[in-house]
Amino acid sequence: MFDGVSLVLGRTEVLCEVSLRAEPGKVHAVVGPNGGGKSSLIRCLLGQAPHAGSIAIDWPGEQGRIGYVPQALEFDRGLPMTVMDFLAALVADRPAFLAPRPSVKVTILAALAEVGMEDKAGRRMGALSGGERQRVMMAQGLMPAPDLLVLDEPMAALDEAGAKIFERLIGTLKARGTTILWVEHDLAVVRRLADRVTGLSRTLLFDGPPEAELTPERVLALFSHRAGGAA
Ligand SMILES: Nc1ncnc2c1ncn2[C@@H]1O[C@H](COP(=O)(O)OP(=O)(O)OP(=O)(O)O)[C@@H](O)[C@H]1O
Repeated sequence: MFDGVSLVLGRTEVLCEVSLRAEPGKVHAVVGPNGGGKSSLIRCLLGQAPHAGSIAIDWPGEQGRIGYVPQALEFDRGLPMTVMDFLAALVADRPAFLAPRPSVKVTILAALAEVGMEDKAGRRMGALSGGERQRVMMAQGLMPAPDLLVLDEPMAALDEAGAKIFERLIGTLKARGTTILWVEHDLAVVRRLADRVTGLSRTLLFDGPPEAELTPERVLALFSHRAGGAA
């Protein structure tokens, strides 16, 4: 998927010749120190960064759908928009001042149910906790059902219940054949859920099955790297 991808922003070489392949239907985690270029790699995939090298997606049939869940999003606490309004604005095919079609509402409620938020559809976005907001962002990534789901630290603000829901959701999506590219800091969760893991710190550090790649020495190196600051 990524072949020799490099990215320079200002004077910083953020990515240098990064190549990796996310296999269809698998969970592929990307780990590494803060500032290692994980989010930047995703921005390249989404066409939001001026990278060199190539990024290609081989869809098995017609072009598939990409879902994207960004790193925690900040909101104006006074935003007079409910969770339903917010999600409807993202998926609706008519102006926001009209109420969402019943079918759109059903889709939104189903996505909210997948993240354990079905009872919060009428809550104002500004009144949600950080973890609840994160769950709403996860729900938007599921609408419409994605073939490739790109997750940028989706668990950062989640409590234990939220983390359990997330883990279950990953299992459900995998069973549906969704390919998942997932930036994550929690290596224990990566070990549990990922089929493959790539270590990234400007360049590729390692790439393979978590049980083989996330050795105690590697984990220690990753953490001390992080403690030492950006790559
Ligand atoms: N617009 C920009 N201009 C210059 N440098 C940038 C820009 N955006 C990001 N960077 C730099 O690129 C590097 C990689 O950032 P990126 O956000 O991709 O890292 P990350 O691995 O996702 O980090 P984290 O784990 O902290 O989320 C950092 O050193 C950052 O300062």
